[in-house]
Amino acid sequence: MSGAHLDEWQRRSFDISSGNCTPEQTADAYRAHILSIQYAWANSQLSQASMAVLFRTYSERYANVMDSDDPRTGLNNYAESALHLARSQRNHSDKWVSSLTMENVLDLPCLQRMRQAEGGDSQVAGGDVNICVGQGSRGRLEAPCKPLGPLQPKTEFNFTTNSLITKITSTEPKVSEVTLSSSKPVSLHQPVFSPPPLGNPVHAEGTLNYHPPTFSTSNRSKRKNFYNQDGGGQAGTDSRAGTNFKTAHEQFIVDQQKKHSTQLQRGQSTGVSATVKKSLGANRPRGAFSKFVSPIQRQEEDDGGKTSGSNKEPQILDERLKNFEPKIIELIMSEIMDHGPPVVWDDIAGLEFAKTTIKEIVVWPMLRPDIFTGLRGPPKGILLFGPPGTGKTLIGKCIACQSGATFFSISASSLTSKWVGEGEKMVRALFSIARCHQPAVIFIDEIDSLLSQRTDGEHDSSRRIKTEFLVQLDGAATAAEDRILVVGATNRPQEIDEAARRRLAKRLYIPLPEATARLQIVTNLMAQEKNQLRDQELDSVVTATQGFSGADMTQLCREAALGPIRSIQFSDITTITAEQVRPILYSDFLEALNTVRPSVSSKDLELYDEWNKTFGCGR
Ligand SMILES: Nc1ncnc2c1ncn2[C@@H]1O[C@H](COP(=O)(O)OP(=O)(O)OP(=O)(O)O)[C@@H](O)[C@H]1O
Ligand SMILES: [Mg+2]
Repeated sequence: MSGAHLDEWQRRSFDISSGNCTPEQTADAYRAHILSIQYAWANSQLSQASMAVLFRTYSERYANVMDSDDPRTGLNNYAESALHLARSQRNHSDKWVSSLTMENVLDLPCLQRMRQAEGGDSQVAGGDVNICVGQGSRGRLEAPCKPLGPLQPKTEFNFTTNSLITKITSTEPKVSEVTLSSSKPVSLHQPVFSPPPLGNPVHAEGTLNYHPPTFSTSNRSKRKNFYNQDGGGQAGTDSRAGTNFKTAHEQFIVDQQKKHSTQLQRGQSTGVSATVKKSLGANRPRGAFSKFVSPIQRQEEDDGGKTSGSNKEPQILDERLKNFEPKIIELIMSEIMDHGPPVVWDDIAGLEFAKTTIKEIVVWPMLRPDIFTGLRGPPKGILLFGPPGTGKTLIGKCIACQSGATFFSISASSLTSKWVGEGEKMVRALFSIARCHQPAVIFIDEIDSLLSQRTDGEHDSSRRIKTEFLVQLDGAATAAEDRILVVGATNRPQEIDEAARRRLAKRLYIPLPEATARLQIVTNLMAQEKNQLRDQELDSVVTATQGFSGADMTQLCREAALGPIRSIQFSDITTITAEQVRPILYSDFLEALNTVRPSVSSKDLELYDEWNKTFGCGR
């Protein structure tokens, strides 16, 4: 060893042997000796053998100091302190002793402030509180109570390991919740909610309930409170008697039972069927347990509605419709029944014979069914045939408005379906509904497409529809008491099946408008517009429109009406007022006549005339 090291070594050895050193100083000196020996050996100042002897010697001496229990010579009290700390650590086998005492709690500044705010007392006297401090593990600890007297106001303490929840009920049912933590600042939440009875085994006024630290009882209490608010009367029946806690499943069952009983009560008081409303599914209850509600009203509901006398339309409830699918009935009711703009007889120019005949057949029998009986009974089918645009559909609309009958306006496309068998059902349903709506008019426009002559090559489904239609027409014709009129319109009368032709007994030719009719059409239309047409000019227009149909006349007037607009400069079109537009002149008609041509050829007219002479009922 070097000289300096040797000196130091000797000094320490002297200190140790002097007997004046404390055990801590002795231990430190021996530790320094050991380090010096290791250092000298590392620097080759000591041999291996010498180092080993010296290291063992001083290590033993150091150990003697460290391990000795004698406080004058040893340091084993360090271990005692360490063991003491270790013993203070809780584990599952230890009994837990809370370091929280009642005094600690009551001395907390926040509690004092709260007490002051509630009652004006700055201190809670020890004798003012009943404290039950439990001594148990894993569960509510109820315990030898230390009577401290009644609290003003009532106080309930719920303690957990990490938090202390204090609920103070004042004379108003208000609860303050204080959460206290040993490591965190105290927080005060106030107010929370009125405390319902928690159902704890011991729940006296001013009772300190100690909850073990391993589960959160505050959440559980709140959950109980939630169910208590609902009245929760089921608690007494289960194993948790005394508490109102329910699992989510139990609560669901209770809710379902309540809902069911409410519906039953409603049904008993008002009649379930009476409250059934037609719904397209938008209002049906949702959810996994709600029954599917078809958007189409079911037949049972229809029947139920009928017996209960609801204000639904009676035709739906008719016994005769019970064999039809509701969707077909709904389709016919909603899509086929016509509600067009009103048309009066005067809107139809000319056609006096046709109008008079239709009034005889349709309107009067509808008004006086008692007179039109027996032989005077009206025909059950009318066929309006003639060139296109002569007013056949217009007559149908007029019948709808003027007859007072229920008007069904259908087209062939309404009765055909891609589903096999649906078309016949539609036809049957149509006539059944019409029977329920008497007096009724079924207007079939373009009837030739529905009742064209049957051929060998045609599709089975269209053939079945025709057959069904003929059967229904026959039934309508033979049932004297039924007031159903079928009105067909076509511009291809020669294509109609002969059986259908026979059933449409009154076949009325609707010809091209004569001069007077054309004049009436122009006059009617020009009356609605600003014009300066003199009578001679009108006559000239009528003469120039020989062979025009009613539709052609309407088109001519439209073109003439655009004349004043076309005369306006393009730059003025955005600024000009309606009053500044000039009136319609004769020149506009002359201009229009250059572009509008008759749509019916004379050859076609010959065919109509011929067919009329053969099958028509006109004069
Ligand atoms: N006699 C008429 N009186 C007044 N306007 C008529 C007359 N005939 C036709 N019109 C006019 O022509 C338009 C077409 O008439 P409508 O649809 O009734 O003809 P249609 O005979 O049914 O033709 P289609 O055979 O092509 O179906 C009507 O909206 C109306 O403006
Ligand atoms: Mg038509």
